[in-house]
Amino acid sequence: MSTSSSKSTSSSKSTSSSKSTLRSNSTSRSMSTSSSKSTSRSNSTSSSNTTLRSKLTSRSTSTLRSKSIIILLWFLPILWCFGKKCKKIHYSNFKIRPNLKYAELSEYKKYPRILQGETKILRSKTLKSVPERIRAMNASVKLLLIVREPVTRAISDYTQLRSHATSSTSSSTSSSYTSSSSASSPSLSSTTGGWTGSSGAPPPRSFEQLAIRPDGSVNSAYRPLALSIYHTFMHRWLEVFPRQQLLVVNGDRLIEDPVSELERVESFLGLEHRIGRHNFYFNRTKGFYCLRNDTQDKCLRESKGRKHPRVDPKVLAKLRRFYVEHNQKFYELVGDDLGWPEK
Ligand SMILES: Nc1ncnc2c1ncn2[C@@H]1O[C@H](COP(=O)(O)OS(=O)(=O)O)[C@@H](OP(=O)(O)O)[C@H]1O
Repeated sequence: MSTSSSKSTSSSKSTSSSKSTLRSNSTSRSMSTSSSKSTSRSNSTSSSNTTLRSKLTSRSTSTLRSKSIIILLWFLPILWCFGKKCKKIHYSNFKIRPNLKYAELSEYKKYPRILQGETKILRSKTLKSVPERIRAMNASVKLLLIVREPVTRAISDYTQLRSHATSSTSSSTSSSYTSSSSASSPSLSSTTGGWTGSSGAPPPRSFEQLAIRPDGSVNSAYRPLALSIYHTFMHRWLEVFPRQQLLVVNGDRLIEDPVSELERVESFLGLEHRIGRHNFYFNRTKGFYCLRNDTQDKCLRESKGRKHPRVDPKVLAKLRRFYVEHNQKFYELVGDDLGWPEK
């Protein structure tokens, strides 16, 4: 969950010199993308959903975390602030990033005040009562919820957990960007599709083993699966904030067509439409869109867009059936049918 309080004053202050970036308020325009994209990225999902990628996680029933907020955290501020004196305070992961005016936060109670006319983008980690705290800070705050097809989110979560468990590589943590030429997946063996854990360690359990119990039932207690039951978290936010203060960002479309989703975000935040297709190019090596400006190209770092393990199609189908009812509840809560697959 990302929060932002924005007023048109903030956008008018930073008017883009390029009028060509101004866009209509398209909400779901689809941009044709290279067919090589899905094949180069993931083989874990059905062909129609190979790029469903947004995650939404939580560490307690009262909190909610959007795993893909990093995309907005990076794309939006960077595109908005390229070469400009853009007032931007960027909070993420409790780390100090002086070059981007990050601030260190030890607790969410230290969330900065968001004043009228200011735009700040916050990354919501998971602590209790986050919705209430944010409301206490600023009741008119605007919220961005980035969601992804739940099964793919769970596989992504699994992939990340495995990667953390098996990889001792820390180089990617030093920078949130990687050069577009070094976009590889360090966590999976390209030949076997299996994990390359530390030597001597037992092979980690597969997603299938963790997701499905020996009796064949879905292990809904498995955390990556539990965290994909979005309605259980969503209702907490909607008890605290009116629906119109929340934008559901389609994380799948954010991958396929970042510009259209970012345009929606700009509209929702009351920002002038400044982000355009010229800001992006499709990087075939990485299998994702990357940023482009006059002087350089930037992809998100290696840990963003990892190759997912192959998952048994029967397990995928079983999980998708499991989420049908939960997805329906989520659609009803947010008043939007995201059309996630049912098998
Ligand atoms: N342009 C672009 N480049 C790379 N990655 C992209 C992009 N757009 C969206 N994504 C998806 O973002 C997912 C990783 O972001 P997360 O928020 O899950 O990362 S994290 O929670 O901070 O670790 C990541 O999930 P995985 O594919 O499972 O790695 C990506 O699918």
